Amino acid sequence: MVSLLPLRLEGAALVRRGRTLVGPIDLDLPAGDVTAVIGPNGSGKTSLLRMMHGLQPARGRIRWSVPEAEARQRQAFVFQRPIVLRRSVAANLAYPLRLRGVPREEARARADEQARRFDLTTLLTQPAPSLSGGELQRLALARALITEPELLFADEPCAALDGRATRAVETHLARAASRTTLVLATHDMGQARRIATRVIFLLHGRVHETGPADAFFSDPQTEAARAFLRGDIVE
Ligand SMILES: Nc1ncnc2c1ncn2[C@@H]1O[C@H](COP(=O)(O)OP(=O)(O)OP(=O)(O)O)[C@@H](O)[C@H]1O
Repeated sequence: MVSLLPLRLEGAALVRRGRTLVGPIDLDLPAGDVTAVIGPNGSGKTSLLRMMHGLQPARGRIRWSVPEAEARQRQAFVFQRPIVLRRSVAANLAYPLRLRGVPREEARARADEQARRFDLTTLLTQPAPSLSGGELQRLALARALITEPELLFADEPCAALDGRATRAVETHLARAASRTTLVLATHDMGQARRIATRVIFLLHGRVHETGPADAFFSDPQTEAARAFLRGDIVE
């Protein structure tokens, strides 16, 4: 099967009423990385992820290595606030498989297996809306990964979680990264340092600096990146 990646953005931009809010952005996203998209509030992290995933119409070009409709089927998105069906955890896990025509029994068996991987087994029969924030995000991640997407976008998946729940989600993200290219928007620099292999630093809707995570964190090349990592306000 031809890989979905690299994804290529050429002049991708979010424009509203004649104003460019984000972009233009040119970048290549190769397979295999955990890319942390970082930057101050309003710098365009969420918009960039949404443009890449096709949730946000964009100017410019967003090119996949396979036809766009196929590309959509082979990627997934996890939101800061998980959106779940008002049904059981098991039904939520099985849902993406059922949508793809997987027979009920097989979908149920795969949902059970995925629940084991994500420590959700004891919750399988519970209504998903009754879960805690950390459990919900684990469910959202498990559901997003059950179709084995080649690319996963995660937009601030731990922003509303405490330290313990954050670490649990991070562990699952890091595990998933061995099979799935990951693009993670985060304001948590500890998290970016722990799991990213590559960084995209956004400022005012543009890519200000990008490169391997080790190099970025140990020796950022721009004054704005240095200030941002110090925790200073970057304008
Ligand atoms: N659909 C939209 N309509 C109008 N403005 C928008 C829209 N989406 C994003 N913006 C604007 O684009 C800019 C980038 O927003 P975005 O949410 O992508 O930034 P962010 O880096 O994710 O911010 P935060 O860290 O606060 O979540 C902001 O100025 C925001 O107000």
